Amino acid sequence: NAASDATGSGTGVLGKKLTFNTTLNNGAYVLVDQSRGGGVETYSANNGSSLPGDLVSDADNSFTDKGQAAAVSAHYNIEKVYDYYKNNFNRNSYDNKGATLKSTVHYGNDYNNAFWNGQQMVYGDGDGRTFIPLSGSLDVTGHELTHAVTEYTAGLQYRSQPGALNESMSDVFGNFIEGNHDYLVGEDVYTPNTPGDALRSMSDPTKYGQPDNMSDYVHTGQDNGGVHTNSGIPNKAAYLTIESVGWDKAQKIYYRALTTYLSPRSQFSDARAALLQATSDLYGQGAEYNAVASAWDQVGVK
Ligand SMILES: CC(C)[C@H](Cc1cn(Cc2ccc(C(=O)O)cc2)nn1)C(=O)N[C@@H](CCCCN)C(=O)O
Ligand SMILES: [Zn+2]
Repeated sequence: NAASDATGSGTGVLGKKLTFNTTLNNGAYVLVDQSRGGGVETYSANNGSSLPGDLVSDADNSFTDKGQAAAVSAHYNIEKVYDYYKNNFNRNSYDNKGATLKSTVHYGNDYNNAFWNGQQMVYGDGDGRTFIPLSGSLDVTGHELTHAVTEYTAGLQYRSQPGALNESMSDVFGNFIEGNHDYLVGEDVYTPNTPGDALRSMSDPTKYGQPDNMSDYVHTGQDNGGVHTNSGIPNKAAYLTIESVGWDKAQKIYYRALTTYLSPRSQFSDARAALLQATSDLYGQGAEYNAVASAWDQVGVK
């Protein structure tokens, strides 16, 4: 906790007044939270594509300009994502060694996406029709940071079945972090003129064109072997598991499987085994164990 820690406030993407940690630096307040691990730092690419861009700053520590909303949401949401992993699993950032959490907003022009580039999180502003600034969604920021956690733990390769598991872990923990049990991905920032829709649904993947059973696995060369499509299968299994064993036990089972049993080339069947092993470790081979087995049976993965 550096001495220069300050408490800033501002307006987020969804119009909420948020407070967060800032740092006084050369007479201006910057979006640097030195209280969490190696820090949470939020930058702007100023609609360019060079990263990380410039630290977002404000003279009076009140980040209320419209142009600051994406940064305010990113900074605030990543503080919450850091706290989720620290408070629930005592994990200190994605590497468990206090790596600095860097986010860049205002990436590109009307950029309808968000991603983890191996070093940092990057958020587009959206075009205002398909997306509003994507850092406004806690499940999206949780999704992106979980890619980093996966990289430093299971290391699931980003293609075919391991890649779909990688994607699913990001959707699953994005939902745990958001905590509203809607099993949706990106709903807060997707199509502002169409309430209630989302990019993906874990409870009904088929609603947005994803398979929810191994019998419908999509073999394609697109998107690294359909990682954002075939993630519907493990996502559905996660939904069924959470509904059976409950939110708290499911979180512990998934975290233990991700950090202890999954590995770079794990296939869906290996994920079933990893989750069963994690369940057995934590809760024995009773109701929870049978629920996990049943979930994967229902999506056609033995
Ligand atoms: C997290 C989530 C909100 C985000 C959503 C997303 C956005 N897009 C592009 C996109 C653009 C337009 C539409 C449309 O309906 O018109 C839909 C999707 N595809 N996926 C997403 O899933 N991003 C990928 C980005 C991957 C980049 C390649 N590594 C990821 O983090 O896995
Ligand atoms: Zn992803």
